[in-house]
Amino acid sequence: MMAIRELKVCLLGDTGVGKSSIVCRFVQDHFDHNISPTIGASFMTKTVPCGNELHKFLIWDTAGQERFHSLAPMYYRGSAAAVIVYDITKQDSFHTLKKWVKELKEHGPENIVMAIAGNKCDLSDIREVPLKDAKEYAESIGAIVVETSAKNAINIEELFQGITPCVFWSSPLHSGPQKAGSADGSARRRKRSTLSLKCNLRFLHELGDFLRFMSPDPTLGPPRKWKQWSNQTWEAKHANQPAVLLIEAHGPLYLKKPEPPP
Ligand SMILES: Nc1nc2c(ncn2[C@@H]2O[C@H](COP(=O)(O)OP(=O)(O)OP(=O)(O)O)[C@@H](O)[C@H]2O)c(=O)[nH]1
Repeated sequence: MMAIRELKVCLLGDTGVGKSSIVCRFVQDHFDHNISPTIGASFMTKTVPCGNELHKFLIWDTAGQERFHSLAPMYYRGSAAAVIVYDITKQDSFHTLKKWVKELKEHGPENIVMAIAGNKCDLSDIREVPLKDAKEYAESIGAIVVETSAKNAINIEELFQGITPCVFWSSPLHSGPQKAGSADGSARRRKRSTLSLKCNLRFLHELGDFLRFMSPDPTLGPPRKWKQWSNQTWEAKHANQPAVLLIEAHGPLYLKKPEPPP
């Protein structure tokens, strides 16, 4: 039986930017031109195989209309990741996105992972937001950014896959050699549940930035050196810390927490 990990993610953004359409494309591979505005919020799940595990996304799609704004904290508070969406053809929606980022930073979970989606990239001939602006902004807040089209199914899978390397999974993987009840096993299991991450090779180059989120020590910067051990395994060492990352393609990624000073 494959082990399942769960990830709670919420979608935020102005009304009409395409949040529900993105979720609908991801979960049902469907696009509806006449989709209705969300009332309150809606919930969907999708489970995707990844290596020898299953990743279950628990997705809260919030309503973008101003009258529902006060409900949003109920959804982002329990989330490990937030996908904040703007419409590349509407500059206003990019301003709204920045307000969401500010709100998340002030009131959201401390380590929430943020991903920015510039939706409706099928309409790039009438774009108002240059990709460069979005990239610069994303970099300034340490978020992933990708342009998507729910309509033409562009970068939707990639958007969700992009979140997974930098999230601490809310449900640890309970498989493998450790036996429940054994002192050694439970200690190791605890370690895994707080420190193990998934790695998707496509985003490997961005991992340096993600380390700032993941690291138990905020002074840790991106790793100084990457060393490739095999086609599938990399090691990253920090300049001044004993933190070591081991990354396996489509396999688990572990961040060894530096030992506390004696
Ligand atoms: N051209 C194009 N239209 C899209 C795309 N995604 C969504 N739309 C359209 O944009 C409109 C709004 O989409 P929704 O998914 O309801 O937007 P939303 O952000 O969930 O809106 P609220 O529920 O009010 O917050 C609909 O008419 C969609 O068909 C896209 O990628 N390309």
